[in-house]
Amino acid sequence: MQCALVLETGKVFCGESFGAVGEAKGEIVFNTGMTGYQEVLTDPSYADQIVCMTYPLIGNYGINAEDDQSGKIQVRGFIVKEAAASPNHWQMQSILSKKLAQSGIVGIMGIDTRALTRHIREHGVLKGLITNHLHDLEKKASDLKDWHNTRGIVAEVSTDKSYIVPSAGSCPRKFRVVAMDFGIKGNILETMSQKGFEVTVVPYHTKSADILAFQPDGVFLSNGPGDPKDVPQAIETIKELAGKTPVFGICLGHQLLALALGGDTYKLKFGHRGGNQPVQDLRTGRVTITSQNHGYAVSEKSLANTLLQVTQINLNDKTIEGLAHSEWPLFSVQYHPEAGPGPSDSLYLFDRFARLMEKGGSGYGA
Ligand SMILES: NC(=O)CC[C@H](N)C(=O)O
Repeated sequence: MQCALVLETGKVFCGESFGAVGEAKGEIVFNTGMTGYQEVLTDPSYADQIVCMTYPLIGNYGINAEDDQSGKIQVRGFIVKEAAASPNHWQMQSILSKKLAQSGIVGIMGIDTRALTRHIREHGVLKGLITNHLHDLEKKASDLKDWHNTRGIVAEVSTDKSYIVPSAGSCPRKFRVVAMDFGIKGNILETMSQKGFEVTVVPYHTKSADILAFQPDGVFLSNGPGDPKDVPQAIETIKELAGKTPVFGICLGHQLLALALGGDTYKLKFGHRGGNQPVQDLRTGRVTITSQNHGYAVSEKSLANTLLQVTQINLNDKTIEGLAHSEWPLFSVQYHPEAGPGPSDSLYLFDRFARLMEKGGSGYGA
């Protein structure tokens, strides 16, 4: 069935429906990963966004039982150039179009995803609509300009109740971590469990006193969707926790930590999403290739009057990728060291968190 992607700039891309048939509205973002579409679809950081994959063939190894990052598909819509017609893999349990259809997620295929990406790079992130109703497209485009997504998205993806992820198998339980869930990815929990952490996952609105009552060895701040400034309650909580317990933040958690400690965040023109972002550690000079998925970043200028130090930067655009406190045991990264999808060069950061929980000291020295 014919389908269109309408952008707020008035640009229209015509293609074909795949997945569910219907309408989907959201912020259009692009991901440059060649694989990892199942992880992207189920990563809560993408909740409410429409994701365009720039790699031209998507779906070629189907859907399996291993790669989900949460209990459901989180994206609002999905855009591909070509959805593989005959996927095949030994672990395959379903195929992409079927999975999208069953989950009610609208997709469009057959459009020039590279032209779309260039358009986004030129204009910045855009609001868009996928639709089968091919009339009044101009009006649909102008309506998009006035549309604002006002949902409290972190509240929707965070857990309602606390739960425990035990430390894995043969690992002796070494550290007790409380993870504030802003939309935590499965691979983060899996990685922490493998490292021997027992993780208590708590809702995003849990009070600092209740978190400290668990007597954790450390607190983890998770990734999550949307603008970090939309979760003021969590910023206050983190302010209260800072200095009292070791803290490690990833992505949204990193942004919230910066806001809590006096820094500021801003929206990037079109974000970083993919598995090949080069990050340099300023202390060692070492470069790692990282998995990323974010539309906001911490402003370097805003850190001048804080005790936060920049530890890592992105070599493409020099934006901040890592922060640490010069006195307290806390640090954070903007990228996803747990990978899933993407390279696992940065798994060592979970060991750094373990060292901080063991020895204390400043996040900067860890
Ligand atoms: N992966 C994440 O945690 C994303 C953080 C935030 N929502 C951003 O887009 O910048």
